[in-house]
Amino acid sequence: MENIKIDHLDEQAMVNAQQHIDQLTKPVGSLGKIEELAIQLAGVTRNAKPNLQKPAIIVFAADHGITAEGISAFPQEVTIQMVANMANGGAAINAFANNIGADFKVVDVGVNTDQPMDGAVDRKVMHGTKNYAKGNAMTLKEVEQALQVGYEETKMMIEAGADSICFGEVGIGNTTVSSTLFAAISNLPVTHITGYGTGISDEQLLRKIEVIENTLEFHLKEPLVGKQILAHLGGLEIAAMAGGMIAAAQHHTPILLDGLISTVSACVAEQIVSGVKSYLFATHKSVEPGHVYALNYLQLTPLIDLEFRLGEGTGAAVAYPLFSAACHMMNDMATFADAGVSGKS
Ligand SMILES: Cc1cc2ncn([C@H]3O[C@H](COP(=O)(O)O)[C@@H](O)[C@H]3O)c2cc1C
Ligand SMILES: O=C(O)c1cccnc1
Repeated sequence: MENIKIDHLDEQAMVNAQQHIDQLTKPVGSLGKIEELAIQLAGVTRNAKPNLQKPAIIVFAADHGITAEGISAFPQEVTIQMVANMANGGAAINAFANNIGADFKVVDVGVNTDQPMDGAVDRKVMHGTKNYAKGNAMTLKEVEQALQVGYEETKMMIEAGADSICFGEVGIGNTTVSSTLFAAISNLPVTHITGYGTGISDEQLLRKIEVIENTLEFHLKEPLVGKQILAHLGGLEIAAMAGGMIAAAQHHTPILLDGLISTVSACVAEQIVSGVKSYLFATHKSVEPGHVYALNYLQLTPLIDLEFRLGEGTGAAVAYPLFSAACHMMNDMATFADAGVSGKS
């Protein structure tokens, strides 16, 4: 995975896109961030008139041993139950996938069950990570397997025609894991980047912060990067999302980030293979306080703030119509010359 080379964005396509936008029948710059979006899409897709047609959503599911520390409002079995719900089309992400006509799949990369889960793709690496309050979450080999699952499953969607990918996840406890990983990456104070997740009490939040601070002290004897950071602090679905983002960047496919967890996965992906960063799109701003810090770390600004705090890829999926609007602007609008509209006097 580390040997993968990511191309730079296509600068010429971006220059051409900018020139085209400036000839369209509107005052220069008047479509603000949609114009910026179109230009980045041109660079990513290597097409001066980007024309996204087939969105896909991939959700990676896994469990976390750290739930034994009482850091979530919900029990671990909710992960399994939500995977089943997604496979049956009943989760929020299914509703939003329907809203945009996206291909959807949920991939079990490490859910803690032996039960077969009809409708989910079975790529289980292990039955959830180990509790990283007590040792490493997983081995380097398990990290590599999870990265590979993400890489392969994403590549398959691209080969089947997906031309943009929303990355989502489900895994009880994964806001704790993401805040821990991001604290290790950024050195920011844990109190700034830790939040209520699924809705814990103020008292539980203090406990969550304490767990994160203690685990960092335990693991950060020396600075950790890339795959090592995942082995220590975990997240099979986080590793899989990172692998998936590497595949998307390699295949010039826009990566629609969701909330805290997918954005932290992107931070890890960039550590493993540099250059992924240029292919990332920040869609929404999550209520989780760590999210905006993680976006800042990647120098990204979210398009919308709908006060979501769910994950699953929901923020990315609801923001997708802005991406198709940018493409329609590029392909449907007339230029001043075409339409016979007078330019600025
Ligand atoms: C019913 C339900 C559906 C979800 N869908 C996503 N999450 C989100 O919440 C969990 C992370 O929050 P925490 O770290 O506080 O456990 C993950 O499963 C995430 O995907 C859900 C959570 C619940 C309860
Ligand atoms: O920001 C997120 O993605 C998020 C927030 C709360 C719970 N699950 C996910």
